[in-house]
Amino acid sequence: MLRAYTAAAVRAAEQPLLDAGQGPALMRLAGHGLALGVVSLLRGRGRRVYGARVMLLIGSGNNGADALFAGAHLASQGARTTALLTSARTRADALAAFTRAGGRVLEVAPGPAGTLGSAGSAGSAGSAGSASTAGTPDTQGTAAFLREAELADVIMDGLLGTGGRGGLREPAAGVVAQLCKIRTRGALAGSGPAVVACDLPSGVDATSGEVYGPVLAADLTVTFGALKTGLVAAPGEQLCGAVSVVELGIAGHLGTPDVLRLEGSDLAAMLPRPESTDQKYTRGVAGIVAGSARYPGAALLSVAAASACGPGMVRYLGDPAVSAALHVRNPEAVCSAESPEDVRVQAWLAGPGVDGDSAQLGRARLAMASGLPTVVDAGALTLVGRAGQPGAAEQSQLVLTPHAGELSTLLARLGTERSRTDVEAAPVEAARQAARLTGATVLLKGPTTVVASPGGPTYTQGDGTPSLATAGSGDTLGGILVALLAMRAGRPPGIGGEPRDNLPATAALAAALHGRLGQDGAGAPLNAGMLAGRIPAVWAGLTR
Ligand SMILES: NC(=O)C1=CN([C@@H]2O[C@H](COP(=O)(O)OP(=O)(O)OC[C@H]3O[C@@H](n4cnc5c(N)ncnc54)[C@H](O)[C@@H]3O)[C@@H](O)[C@H]2O)[C@@H](O)CC1
Repeated sequence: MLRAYTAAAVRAAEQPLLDAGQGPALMRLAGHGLALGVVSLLRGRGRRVYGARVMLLIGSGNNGADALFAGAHLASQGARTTALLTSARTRADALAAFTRAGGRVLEVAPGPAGTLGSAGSAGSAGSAGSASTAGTPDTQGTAAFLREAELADVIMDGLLGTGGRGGLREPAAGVVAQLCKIRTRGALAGSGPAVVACDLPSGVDATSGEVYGPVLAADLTVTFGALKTGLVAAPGEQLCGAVSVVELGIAGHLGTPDVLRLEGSDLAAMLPRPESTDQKYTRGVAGIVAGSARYPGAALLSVAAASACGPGMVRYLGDPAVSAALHVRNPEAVCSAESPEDVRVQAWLAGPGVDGDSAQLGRARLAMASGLPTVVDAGALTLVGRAGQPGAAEQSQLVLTPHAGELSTLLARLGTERSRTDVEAAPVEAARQAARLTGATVLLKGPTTVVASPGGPTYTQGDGTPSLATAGSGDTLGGILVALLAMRAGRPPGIGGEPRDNLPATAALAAALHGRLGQDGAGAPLNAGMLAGRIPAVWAGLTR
Protein backbone atom coordinates (compact mmCIF):
# COMPACT_ATOMS: atom_id res chain seq x y z
CA MET A 1 0.00 0.00 0.00
CA LEU A 2 1.24 3.46 -0.82
CA ARG A 3 1.05 6.09 1.89
CA ALA A 4 1.08 9.81 1.15
CA TYR A 5 1.53 12.70 3.56
CA THR A 6 0.82 16.41 3.74
CA ALA A 7 3.69 18.83 3.16
CA ALA A 8 3.43 19.82 6.84
CA ALA A 9 3.80 16.20 7.98
CA VAL A 10 6.89 15.71 5.80
CA ARG A 11 8.41 18.94 7.09
CA ALA A 12 7.68 17.96 10.70
CA ALA A 13 9.28 14.56 10.13
CA GLU A 14 12.39 16.23 8.70
CA GLN A 15 12.65 18.68 11.58
CA PRO A 16 14.51 16.42 14.05
CA LEU A 17 17.12 15.75 11.37
CA LEU A 18 17.39 19.46 10.55
CA ASP A 19 17.73 20.26 14.26
CA ALA A 20 20.57 17.77 14.41
CA GLY A 21 22.36 19.69 11.65
CA GLN A 22 21.58 17.11 8.96
CA GLY A 23 20.04 19.63 6.51
CA PRO A 24 22.98 19.79 4.07
CA ALA A 25 23.36 15.99 4.14
CA LEU A 26 19.65 15.53 3.38
CA MET A 27 19.92 17.94 0.49
CA ARG A 28 22.90 16.10 -0.97
CA LEU A 29 21.01 12.82 -0.58
CA ALA A 30 18.03 14.34 -2.37
CA GLY A 31 20.27 15.72 -5.13
CA HIS A 32 21.93 12.34 -5.58
CA GLY A 33 18.57 10.55 -5.82
CA LEU A 34 17.36 13.10 -8.33
CA ALA A 35 20.47 12.63 -10.45
CA LEU A 36 19.92 8.85 -10.41
CA GLY A 37 16.37 9.46 -11.63
CA VAL A 38 17.64 11.53 -14.54
CA VAL A 39 20.23 8.87 -15.39
CA SER A 40 17.65 6.09 -15.51
CA LEU A 41 15.30 8.24 -17.58
CA LEU A 42 18.10 9.01 -20.06
CA ARG A 43 19.05 5.33 -20.28
CA GLY A 44 15.41 4.41 -20.82
CA ARG A 45 15.49 6.70 -23.85
CA GLY A 46 18.66 5.13 -25.15
CA ARG A 47 20.85 8.09 -24.15
CA ARG A 48 24.12 8.15 -22.25
CA VAL A 49 24.71 10.64 -19.47
CA TYR A 50 28.00 11.71 -21.02
CA GLY A 51 27.23 14.51 -23.43
CA ALA A 52 23.52 14.68 -22.55
CA ARG A 53 22.16 18.21 -22.44
CA VAL A 54 20.45 18.83 -19.08
CA MET A 55 18.80 22.18 -18.36
CA LEU A 56 17.95 23.20 -14.80
CA LEU A 57 15.29 25.65 -13.65
CA ILE A 58 16.34 26.95 -10.25
CA GLY A 59 14.10 28.69 -7.70
CA SER A 60 14.97 30.52 -4.53
CA GLY A 61 14.41 27.75 -2.00
CA ASN A 62 15.83 24.37 -1.06
CA ASN A 63 14.09 22.79 -4.03
CA GLY A 64 16.40 24.74 -6.33
CA ALA A 65 19.36 23.70 -4.21
CA ASP A 66 18.43 20.01 -4.57
CA ALA A 67 18.32 20.47 -8.33
CA LEU A 68 21.75 22.16 -8.33
CA PHE A 69 23.27 19.28 -6.34
CA ALA A 70 21.71 16.85 -8.83
CA GLY A 71 23.11 18.97 -11.66
CA ALA A 72 26.55 18.78 -10.05
CA HIS A 73 26.37 14.96 -10.06
CA LEU A 74 25.34 14.90 -13.70
CA ALA A 75 27.98 17.45 -14.72
CA SER A 76 30.65 15.38 -13.02
CA GLN A 77 29.54 12.43 -15.18
CA GLY A 78 29.99 14.47 -18.34
CA ALA A 79 26.48 15.86 -18.86
CA ARG A 80 26.32 19.35 -20.36
CA THR A 81 24.39 21.16 -17.66
CA THR A 82 22.99 24.68 -17.74
CA ALA A 83 21.10 26.22 -14.84
CA LEU A 84 18.80 29.23 -15.07
CA LEU A 85 18.59 31.11 -11.77
CA THR A 86 15.11 32.61 -11.61
CA SER A 87 15.53 34.38 -8.31
CA ALA A 88 17.93 36.83 -6.78
CA ARG A 89 18.48 34.25 -4.02
CA THR A 90 20.17 30.90 -4.59
CA ARG A 91 21.71 28.64 -1.96
CA ALA A 92 25.39 29.35 -2.25
CA ASP A 93 26.78 25.90 -1.33
CA ALA A 94 24.60 24.24 -3.97
CA LEU A 95 25.53 26.79 -6.61
CA ALA A 96 29.20 26.39 -5.78
CA ALA A 97 28.98 22.59 -6.07
CA PHE A 98 27.29 22.98 -9.43
CA THR A 99 29.78 25.45 -10.90
CA ARG A 100 32.72 23.49 -9.49
CA ALA A 101 31.50 20.37 -11.34
CA GLY A 102 31.48 22.36 -14.59
CA GLY A 103 27.83 23.47 -14.66
CA ARG A 104 27.04 26.63 -16.59
CA VAL A 105 24.89 29.33 -15.01
CA LEU A 106 22.50 31.81 -16.63
CA GLU A 107 20.44 34.39 -14.82
CA VAL A 108 16.91 35.55 -15.35
CA ALA A 109 16.92 37.45 -12.09
CA PRO A 110 18.29 40.95 -11.80
CA GLY A 111 22.04 40.71 -11.36
CA PRO A 112 25.13 42.75 -12.15
CA ALA A 113 28.03 41.07 -13.88
CA GLY A 114 30.26 39.16 -11.50
CA THR A 115 27.56 38.25 -8.98
CA LEU A 116 27.68 34.59 -9.87
CA GLY A 117 31.40 34.47 -9.38
CA SER A 118 30.95 35.66 -5.85
CA ALA A 119 28.18 33.08 -5.33
CA GLY A 120 30.55 30.37 -6.40
CA SER A 121 33.27 31.49 -4.08
CA ALA A 122 30.80 31.77 -1.19
CA GLY A 123 29.88 28.14 -1.76
CA SER A 124 33.43 26.95 -2.10
CA ALA A 125 34.10 28.50 1.27
CA GLY A 126 31.47 26.08 2.60
CA SER A 127 28.76 28.63 3.34
CA ALA A 128 25.15 27.58 3.06
CA GLY A 129 23.91 31.17 2.85
CA SER A 130 22.13 32.75 -0.10
CA ALA A 131 23.96 34.36 -2.98
CA SER A 132 22.14 37.64 -3.53
CA THR A 133 22.04 39.49 -6.82
CA ALA A 134 20.66 42.91 -7.68
CA GLY A 135 20.40 45.05 -10.80
CA THR A 136 18.58 44.76 -14.15
CA PRO A 137 17.00 41.62 -15.58
CA ASP A 138 19.31 39.58 -17.80
CA THR A 139 16.87 38.80 -20.59
CA GLN A 140 19.78 37.41 -22.61
CA GLY A 141 20.16 34.65 -20.05
CA THR A 142 16.52 33.65 -20.48
CA ALA A 143 16.71 33.79 -24.27
CA ALA A 144 19.86 31.66 -24.32
CA PHE A 145 18.27 29.14 -21.95
CA LEU A 146 15.13 28.84 -24.07
CA ARG A 147 17.18 28.40 -27.28
CA GLU A 148 19.16 25.58 -25.70
CA ALA A 149 16.06 24.03 -24.19
CA GLU A 150 14.78 23.30 -27.70
CA LEU A 151 17.70 20.87 -28.03
CA ALA A 152 17.80 19.59 -24.46
CA ASP A 153 17.55 15.96 -23.45
CA VAL A 154 16.19 16.79 -20.00
CA ILE A 155 14.72 19.85 -18.33
CA MET A 156 14.84 19.64 -14.55
CA ASP A 157 12.20 21.65 -12.68
CA GLY A 158 13.71 22.88 -9.41
CA LEU A 159 11.62 26.03 -9.08
CA LEU A 160 9.22 25.22 -6.25
CA GLY A 161 8.87 22.32 -3.86
CA THR A 162 6.89 21.92 -0.69
CA GLY A 163 7.43 25.60 0.11
CA GLY A 164 5.56 26.75 -3.02
CA ARG A 165 2.48 28.89 -2.50
CA GLY A 166 0.06 29.26 -5.41
CA GLY A 167 1.15 29.72 -9.00
CA LEU A 168 4.66 30.61 -10.07
CA ARG A 169 5.36 34.29 -10.04
CA GLU A 170 7.32 36.20 -12.66
CA PRO A 171 9.90 35.84 -13.97
CA ALA A 172 9.71 32.04 -13.52
CA ALA A 173 6.09 31.90 -14.74
CA GLY A 174 7.02 33.43 -18.10
CA VAL A 175 9.94 31.04 -18.59
CA VAL A 176 7.76 28.02 -17.76
CA ALA A 177 5.04 29.20 -20.16
CA GLN A 178 7.65 29.28 -22.95
CA LEU A 179 9.00 25.85 -21.97
CA CYS A 180 5.48 24.41 -22.03
CA LYS A 181 5.26 25.47 -25.69
CA ILE A 182 8.64 23.91 -26.43
CA ARG A 183 7.51 20.72 -24.73
CA THR A 184 4.25 20.58 -26.70
CA ARG A 185 6.07 21.19 -30.00
CA GLY A 186 8.58 18.47 -29.13
CA ALA A 187 5.86 16.00 -28.16
CA LEU A 188 4.02 16.60 -31.45
CA ALA A 189 7.25 15.94 -33.35
CA GLY A 190 7.87 12.78 -31.28
CA SER A 191 11.01 14.27 -29.78
CA GLY A 192 11.74 17.15 -27.44
CA PRO A 193 13.11 17.26 -23.93
CA ALA A 194 11.96 15.01 -21.10
CA VAL A 195 10.95 16.86 -17.94
CA VAL A 196 12.02 15.74 -14.48
CA ALA A 197 10.39 17.45 -11.49
CA CYS A 198 12.38 17.92 -8.30
CA ASP A 199 10.10 16.81 -5.42
CA LEU A 200 6.98 17.93 -7.34
CA PRO A 201 6.09 19.87 -10.48
CA SER A 202 6.24 23.57 -9.62
CA GLY A 203 2.71 24.96 -9.35
CA VAL A 204 1.24 21.72 -7.96
CA ASP A 205 0.19 22.07 -4.34
CA ALA A 206 2.03 19.38 -2.38
CA THR A 207 -0.84 18.80 0.02
CA SER A 208 -3.99 19.15 -2.07
CA GLY A 209 -2.90 18.37 -5.63
CA GLU A 210 -4.40 21.67 -6.77
CA VAL A 211 -2.70 23.10 -9.84
CA TYR A 212 -1.80 26.73 -10.34
CA GLY A 213 -0.67 27.22 -13.94
CA PRO A 214 1.48 27.38 -15.90
CA VAL A 215 2.98 24.03 -14.89
CA LEU A 216 5.62 22.10 -16.79
CA ALA A 217 4.19 18.57 -16.95
CA ALA A 218 6.82 16.05 -15.85
CA ASP A 219 7.73 12.66 -17.30
CA LEU A 220 9.27 11.76 -13.96
CA THR A 221 8.88 13.24 -10.49
CA VAL A 222 11.57 12.35 -7.98
CA THR A 223 10.16 13.13 -4.56
CA PHE A 224 12.00 13.20 -1.24
CA GLY A 225 11.36 11.52 2.09
CA ALA A 226 7.81 10.39 1.34
CA LEU A 227 5.00 10.64 -1.18
CA LYS A 228 3.02 13.83 -0.81
CA THR A 229 -0.77 13.79 -1.19
CA GLY A 230 -0.57 16.24 -4.10
CA LEU A 231 1.29 13.63 -6.14
CA VAL A 232 -1.50 11.08 -5.80
CA ALA A 233 -4.48 13.42 -6.17
CA ALA A 234 -6.01 14.98 -9.27
CA PRO A 235 -5.31 17.27 -10.99
CA GLY A 236 -1.67 17.37 -9.77
CA GLU A 237 -1.10 13.64 -10.27
CA GLN A 238 -1.82 13.98 -13.97
CA LEU A 239 1.21 16.34 -14.26
CA CYS A 240 3.71 14.18 -12.34
CA GLY A 241 4.49 11.39 -14.79
CA ALA A 242 6.12 8.42 -13.10
CA VAL A 243 6.88 9.06 -9.43
CA SER A 244 9.83 7.71 -7.46
CA VAL A 245 10.59 8.30 -3.79
CA VAL A 246 14.11 8.95 -2.47
CA GLU A 247 14.40 7.71 1.11
CA LEU A 248 15.76 10.30 3.53
CA GLY A 249 15.45 8.25 6.72
CA ILE A 250 12.34 10.07 7.97
CA ALA A 251 9.84 7.21 7.60
CA GLY A 252 9.75 6.59 11.35
CA HIS A 253 8.66 10.18 12.06
CA LEU A 254 5.88 10.53 9.51
CA GLY A 255 2.86 9.59 11.64
CA THR A 256 -0.54 8.77 10.16
CA PRO A 257 -0.71 9.02 6.38
CA ASP A 258 -3.04 11.59 4.87
CA VAL A 259 -3.98 9.34 1.97
CA LEU A 260 -3.65 5.64 1.12
CA ARG A 261 -3.43 3.92 -2.25
CA LEU A 262 -3.98 0.22 -2.90
CA GLU A 263 -1.38 -1.46 -5.07
CA GLY A 264 -1.53 -4.74 -6.97
CA SER A 265 -0.43 -6.84 -3.97
CA ASP A 266 -3.19 -5.28 -1.83
CA LEU A 267 -5.76 -6.10 -4.47
CA ALA A 268 -4.53 -9.69 -4.59
CA ALA A 269 -4.92 -9.98 -0.80
CA MET A 270 -8.35 -8.34 -0.70
CA LEU A 271 -10.16 -9.89 -3.66
CA PRO A 272 -12.41 -12.55 -2.17
CA ARG A 273 -11.84 -16.22 -2.97
CA PRO A 274 -14.42 -18.97 -2.69
CA GLU A 275 -13.88 -21.28 0.28
CA SER A 276 -14.54 -25.00 0.41
CA THR A 277 -17.42 -24.56 2.88
CA ASP A 278 -19.13 -21.87 0.80
CA GLN A 279 -22.55 -22.09 -0.75
CA LYS A 280 -24.23 -19.44 -2.86
CA TYR A 281 -25.64 -17.47 0.08
CA THR A 282 -22.33 -17.30 1.94
CA ARG A 283 -20.48 -16.22 -1.20
CA GLY A 284 -22.46 -13.03 -1.24
CA VAL A 285 -25.78 -12.00 -2.76
CA ALA A 286 -25.64 -8.65 -4.53
CA GLY A 287 -28.93 -6.80 -4.92
CA ILE A 288 -29.36 -4.30 -7.74
CA VAL A 289 -32.01 -1.62 -8.17
CA ALA A 290 -31.06 -0.03 -11.46
CA GLY A 291 -32.42 0.75 -14.90
CA SER A 292 -35.90 1.61 -16.05
CA ALA A 293 -37.95 1.27 -19.20
CA ARG A 294 -36.30 4.53 -20.31
CA TYR A 295 -32.72 3.61 -19.33
CA PRO A 296 -32.47 -0.20 -19.45
CA GLY A 297 -28.75 -0.14 -20.28
CA ALA A 298 -27.71 0.88 -16.75
CA ALA A 299 -29.31 -2.32 -15.40
CA LEU A 300 -27.66 -4.49 -18.04
CA LEU A 301 -24.23 -3.03 -17.41
CA SER A 302 -24.35 -3.13 -13.61
CA VAL A 303 -25.75 -6.67 -13.48
CA ALA A 304 -23.17 -7.91 -16.00
CA ALA A 305 -20.32 -6.38 -13.99
CA ALA A 306 -21.59 -7.65 -10.63
CA SER A 307 -22.11 -11.14 -11.99
CA ALA A 308 -18.64 -11.22 -13.60
CA CYS A 309 -17.09 -10.73 -10.14
CA GLY A 310 -18.44 -14.15 -9.17
CA PRO A 311 -20.75 -13.55 -6.19
CA GLY A 312 -23.07 -16.34 -5.03
CA MET A 313 -25.99 -14.59 -6.69
CA VAL A 314 -27.09 -11.33 -8.29
CA ARG A 315 -30.67 -10.32 -7.56
CA TYR A 316 -32.18 -7.71 -9.84
CA LEU A 317 -35.29 -5.74 -8.94
CA GLY A 318 -37.07 -3.73 -11.61
CA ASP A 319 -39.25 -3.56 -14.66
CA PRO A 320 -40.00 -7.03 -16.17
CA ALA A 321 -39.10 -5.76 -19.63
CA VAL A 322 -35.63 -4.79 -18.35
CA SER A 323 -35.31 -8.19 -16.63
CA ALA A 324 -36.12 -9.95 -19.90
CA ALA A 325 -33.44 -7.95 -21.70
CA LEU A 326 -30.73 -8.58 -19.12
CA HIS A 327 -31.53 -12.30 -19.01
CA VAL A 328 -30.22 -12.58 -22.55
CA ARG A 329 -26.67 -11.89 -21.36
CA ASN A 330 -27.00 -12.87 -17.71
CA PRO A 331 -29.43 -15.79 -17.39
CA GLU A 332 -27.97 -16.50 -13.94
CA ALA A 333 -29.40 -13.26 -12.50
CA VAL A 334 -32.49 -13.72 -10.32
CA CYS A 335 -34.95 -11.06 -11.39
CA SER A 336 -38.22 -9.82 -9.99
CA ALA A 337 -40.28 -6.69 -9.50
CA GLU A 338 -40.39 -7.21 -5.72
CA SER A 339 -39.58 -4.73 -2.99
CA PRO A 340 -36.11 -4.71 -1.37
CA GLU A 341 -37.86 -5.51 1.90
CA ASP A 342 -38.99 -8.87 0.51
CA VAL A 343 -35.66 -10.29 -0.66
CA ARG A 344 -32.43 -11.21 1.12
CA VAL A 345 -29.12 -9.77 -0.05
CA GLN A 346 -25.86 -8.74 1.62
CA ALA A 347 -25.42 -5.42 -0.18
CA TRP A 348 -27.38 -3.15 -2.51
CA LEU A 349 -26.65 -1.00 -5.52
CA ALA A 350 -29.32 1.65 -6.02
CA GLY A 351 -29.67 4.35 -8.60
CA PRO A 352 -28.10 3.85 -12.06
CA GLY A 353 -30.71 4.65 -14.71
CA VAL A 354 -33.65 5.01 -12.31
CA ASP A 355 -34.31 8.68 -13.04
CA GLY A 356 -37.99 9.41 -13.57
CA ASP A 357 -39.12 5.89 -12.56
CA SER A 358 -41.05 6.30 -9.32
CA ALA A 359 -41.21 2.56 -8.63
CA GLN A 360 -37.43 2.23 -8.93
CA LEU A 361 -36.85 5.35 -6.83
CA GLY A 362 -39.12 3.82 -4.18
CA ARG A 363 -37.08 0.60 -4.23
CA ALA A 364 -33.86 2.65 -4.05
CA ARG A 365 -35.15 4.45 -0.96
CA LEU A 366 -35.95 1.13 0.75
CA ALA A 367 -32.56 -0.33 -0.17
CA MET A 368 -30.86 2.71 1.34
CA ALA A 369 -32.89 2.31 4.53
CA SER A 370 -32.11 -1.42 4.81
CA GLY A 371 -29.05 -0.93 7.01
CA LEU A 372 -27.01 -3.03 4.56
CA PRO A 373 -23.97 -1.65 2.74
CA THR A 374 -25.53 0.23 -0.18
CA VAL A 375 -23.91 1.81 -3.21
CA VAL A 376 -25.83 4.96 -4.08
CA ASP A 377 -25.34 6.18 -7.62
CA ALA A 378 -26.86 8.55 -10.19
CA GLY A 379 -30.62 9.02 -9.66
CA ALA A 380 -30.56 7.74 -6.07
CA LEU A 381 -28.09 10.47 -5.04
CA THR A 382 -31.10 12.79 -4.89
CA LEU A 383 -32.30 10.73 -1.90
CA VAL A 384 -29.20 11.43 0.21
CA GLY A 385 -29.64 13.93 3.03
CA ARG A 386 -27.52 15.73 5.57
CA ALA A 387 -26.34 13.67 8.53
CA GLY A 388 -27.20 14.69 12.05
CA GLN A 389 -30.45 16.54 11.25
CA PRO A 390 -33.46 15.62 13.42
CA GLY A 391 -35.14 12.59 11.87
CA ALA A 392 -32.33 12.11 9.34
CA ALA A 393 -31.78 8.58 8.10
CA GLU A 394 -28.69 6.66 9.17
CA GLN A 395 -26.30 6.88 6.22
CA SER A 396 -23.02 5.47 7.54
CA GLN A 397 -23.58 2.23 5.60
CA LEU A 398 -23.93 4.10 2.27
CA VAL A 399 -21.21 4.47 -0.36
CA LEU A 400 -22.07 7.41 -2.62
CA THR A 401 -20.50 7.23 -6.09
CA PRO A 402 -20.92 10.63 -7.75
CA HIS A 403 -18.85 12.19 -10.51
CA ALA A 404 -17.78 15.81 -10.06
CA GLY A 405 -21.02 17.28 -11.45
CA GLU A 406 -23.19 15.06 -9.26
CA LEU A 407 -21.11 15.90 -6.21
CA SER A 408 -21.50 19.61 -6.91
CA THR A 409 -25.28 19.16 -7.14
CA LEU A 410 -25.36 17.09 -3.95
CA LEU A 411 -23.31 19.65 -2.02
CA ALA A 412 -25.55 22.47 -3.25
CA ARG A 413 -28.59 20.54 -2.01
CA LEU A 414 -26.85 20.17 1.36
CA GLY A 415 -26.32 23.94 1.49
CA THR A 416 -22.71 24.19 0.27
CA GLU A 417 -21.84 25.84 -3.01
CA ARG A 418 -18.97 24.17 -4.86
CA SER A 419 -19.11 24.26 -8.65
CA ARG A 420 -18.16 21.27 -10.76
CA THR A 421 -14.95 23.11 -11.68
CA ASP A 422 -14.19 23.64 -7.98
CA VAL A 423 -14.75 19.93 -7.27
CA GLU A 424 -12.42 18.98 -10.13
CA ALA A 425 -9.78 21.44 -8.90
CA ALA A 426 -9.69 20.00 -5.36
CA PRO A 427 -11.40 16.58 -5.40
CA VAL A 428 -9.91 15.24 -2.16
CA GLU A 429 -11.24 18.17 -0.16
CA ALA A 430 -14.61 18.01 -1.95
CA ALA A 431 -15.03 14.29 -1.25
CA ARG A 432 -14.06 14.75 2.40
CA GLN A 433 -16.56 17.57 2.75
CA ALA A 434 -19.34 15.42 1.28
CA ALA A 435 -18.42 12.56 3.63
CA ARG A 436 -18.56 14.89 6.64
CA LEU A 437 -21.91 16.36 5.59
CA THR A 438 -23.63 13.06 4.81
CA GLY A 439 -21.93 10.66 7.22
CA ALA A 440 -21.49 8.31 4.23
CA THR A 441 -18.43 7.00 2.44
CA VAL A 442 -17.95 8.99 -0.77
CA LEU A 443 -16.30 7.56 -3.88
CA LEU A 444 -15.72 10.55 -6.18
CA LYS A 445 -15.06 9.40 -9.76
CA GLY A 446 -12.46 11.22 -11.84
CA PRO A 447 -9.02 10.87 -13.40
CA THR A 448 -7.88 9.93 -9.89
CA THR A 449 -10.74 8.41 -7.90
CA VAL A 450 -11.07 9.56 -4.30
CA VAL A 451 -12.67 7.54 -1.50
CA ALA A 452 -13.33 9.55 1.65
CA SER A 453 -15.19 8.49 4.76
CA PRO A 454 -16.11 10.28 7.96
CA GLY A 455 -13.41 9.54 10.49
CA GLY A 456 -11.90 6.83 8.28
CA PRO A 457 -8.99 6.75 5.86
CA THR A 458 -8.96 8.49 2.49
CA TYR A 459 -7.89 6.49 -0.56
CA THR A 460 -6.94 7.84 -3.97
CA GLN A 461 -6.75 5.37 -6.84
CA GLY A 462 -5.07 6.34 -10.09
CA ASP A 463 -5.48 3.02 -11.88
CA GLY A 464 -7.87 4.22 -14.57
CA THR A 465 -7.22 5.40 -18.09
CA PRO A 466 -9.03 8.00 -20.21
CA SER A 467 -10.64 5.12 -22.15
CA LEU A 468 -12.86 4.56 -19.13
CA ALA A 469 -14.41 8.01 -19.46
CA THR A 470 -17.34 6.64 -21.42
CA ALA A 471 -21.10 6.30 -20.91
CA GLY A 472 -21.97 3.34 -18.70
CA SER A 473 -18.52 3.05 -17.16
CA GLY A 474 -19.93 4.21 -13.82
CA ASP A 475 -22.72 1.59 -13.97
CA THR A 476 -19.99 -1.02 -14.32
CA LEU A 477 -18.16 0.38 -11.31
CA GLY A 478 -21.39 0.27 -9.30
CA GLY A 479 -21.86 -3.40 -10.25
CA ILE A 480 -18.31 -4.28 -9.24
CA LEU A 481 -18.63 -2.46 -5.93
CA VAL A 482 -21.92 -4.04 -4.90
CA ALA A 483 -20.56 -7.49 -5.74
CA LEU A 484 -17.42 -6.91 -3.69
CA LEU A 485 -19.41 -5.54 -0.75
CA ALA A 486 -21.66 -8.59 -0.80
CA MET A 487 -18.76 -11.01 -1.21
CA ARG A 488 -16.71 -9.40 1.58
CA ALA A 489 -19.68 -9.19 3.98
CA GLY A 490 -19.02 -11.27 7.06
CA ARG A 491 -15.40 -11.92 6.07
CA PRO A 492 -12.39 -10.44 7.87
CA PRO A 493 -11.88 -6.82 6.84
CA GLY A 494 -8.35 -7.51 5.60
CA ILE A 495 -6.82 -4.20 4.75
CA GLY A 496 -7.86 -1.39 7.05
CA GLY A 497 -8.13 -3.76 10.02
CA GLU A 498 -11.34 -2.36 11.49
CA PRO A 499 -14.76 -3.41 10.24
CA ARG A 500 -15.51 0.32 10.02
CA ASP A 501 -12.79 0.58 7.35
CA ASN A 502 -14.42 -2.11 5.26
CA LEU A 503 -16.56 0.29 3.22
CA PRO A 504 -13.81 2.70 2.16
CA ALA A 505 -11.32 -0.13 1.62
CA THR A 506 -13.80 -2.08 -0.52
CA ALA A 507 -14.72 1.07 -2.45
CA ALA A 508 -11.02 1.67 -3.16
CA LEU A 509 -10.67 -1.98 -4.21
CA ALA A 510 -13.56 -1.61 -6.66
CA ALA A 511 -12.10 1.61 -8.08
CA ALA A 512 -8.73 -0.07 -8.55
CA LEU A 513 -10.21 -3.14 -10.24
CA HIS A 514 -12.43 -1.01 -12.46
CA GLY A 515 -9.47 1.21 -13.39
CA ARG A 516 -7.45 -1.80 -14.44
CA LEU A 517 -10.18 -2.86 -16.85
CA GLY A 518 -9.15 0.11 -18.98
CA GLN A 519 -5.43 -0.57 -18.97
CA ASP A 520 -5.24 -3.22 -21.68
CA GLY A 521 -5.19 -2.37 -25.35
CA ALA A 522 -3.55 1.06 -24.86
CA GLY A 523 -5.87 3.51 -26.52
CA ALA A 524 -7.89 0.98 -28.57
CA PRO A 525 -11.60 1.80 -28.64
CA LEU A 526 -13.43 0.67 -25.53
CA ASN A 527 -17.09 0.89 -24.58
CA ALA A 528 -18.72 0.12 -21.27
CA GLY A 529 -20.37 -3.02 -22.64
CA MET A 530 -16.91 -4.53 -23.06
CA LEU A 531 -15.79 -3.95 -19.47
CA ALA A 532 -17.57 -6.78 -17.63
CA GLY A 533 -16.05 -9.31 -20.01
CA ARG A 534 -12.59 -8.18 -18.95
CA ILE A 535 -13.16 -8.71 -15.23
CA PRO A 536 -12.25 -12.42 -14.94
CA ALA A 537 -8.91 -12.03 -16.75
CA VAL A 538 -7.89 -8.90 -14.83
CA TRP A 539 -8.97 -10.54 -11.55
CA ALA A 540 -7.06 -13.71 -12.35
CA GLY A 541 -3.99 -11.67 -13.31
CA LEU A 542 -4.06 -10.05 -9.86
CA THR A 543 -4.62 -13.17 -7.77
CA ARG A 544 -2.50 -15.72 -9.60
N1 LIG B 1 13.28 20.23 4.56
C1 LIG B 1 14.23 19.34 4.30
O1 LIG B 1 14.87 18.78 5.17
C2 LIG B 1 14.51 18.96 2.94
C3 LIG B 1 13.93 19.65 1.91
N2 LIG B 1 14.21 19.36 0.67
C4 LIG B 1 13.78 20.24 -0.41
O2 LIG B 1 13.32 21.46 0.07
C5 LIG B 1 12.12 21.80 -0.55
C6 LIG B 1 11.40 22.76 0.31
O3 LIG B 1 12.26 23.86 0.44
P1 LIG B 1 11.78 25.30 0.80
O4 LIG B 1 11.04 25.27 2.06
O5 LIG B 1 12.95 26.18 0.69
O6 LIG B 1 10.70 25.63 -0.30
P2 LIG B 1 10.79 25.74 -1.87
O7 LIG B 1 12.10 25.37 -2.39
O8 LIG B 1 9.60 25.04 -2.38
O9 LIG B 1 10.57 27.30 -2.17
C7 LIG B 1 10.43 28.27 -1.22
C8 LIG B 1 10.80 29.60 -1.85
O10 LIG B 1 9.98 29.86 -2.97
C9 LIG B 1 9.33 31.12 -2.82
N3 LIG B 1 7.99 30.95 -3.37
C10 LIG B 1 6.94 30.36 -2.77
N4 LIG B 1 5.89 30.36 -3.62
C11 LIG B 1 6.31 30.94 -4.76
C12 LIG B 1 5.66 31.22 -5.99
N5 LIG B 1 4.39 30.90 -6.18
N6 LIG B 1 6.37 31.79 -6.98
C13 LIG B 1 7.67 32.09 -6.78
N7 LIG B 1 8.33 31.88 -5.61
C14 LIG B 1 7.65 31.31 -4.61
C15 LIG B 1 9.35 31.43 -1.36
O11 LIG B 1 9.35 32.80 -1.18
C16 LIG B 1 10.64 30.77 -0.93
O12 LIG B 1 11.73 31.63 -1.18
C17 LIG B 1 11.45 20.48 -0.79
O13 LIG B 1 10.49 20.54 -1.80
C18 LIG B 1 12.63 19.64 -1.20
O14 LIG B 1 12.91 19.80 -2.58
C19 LIG B 1 15.26 18.41 0.35
O15 LIG B 1 16.44 19.14 0.24
C20 LIG B 1 15.40 17.34 1.37
C21 LIG B 1 15.48 17.87 2.73
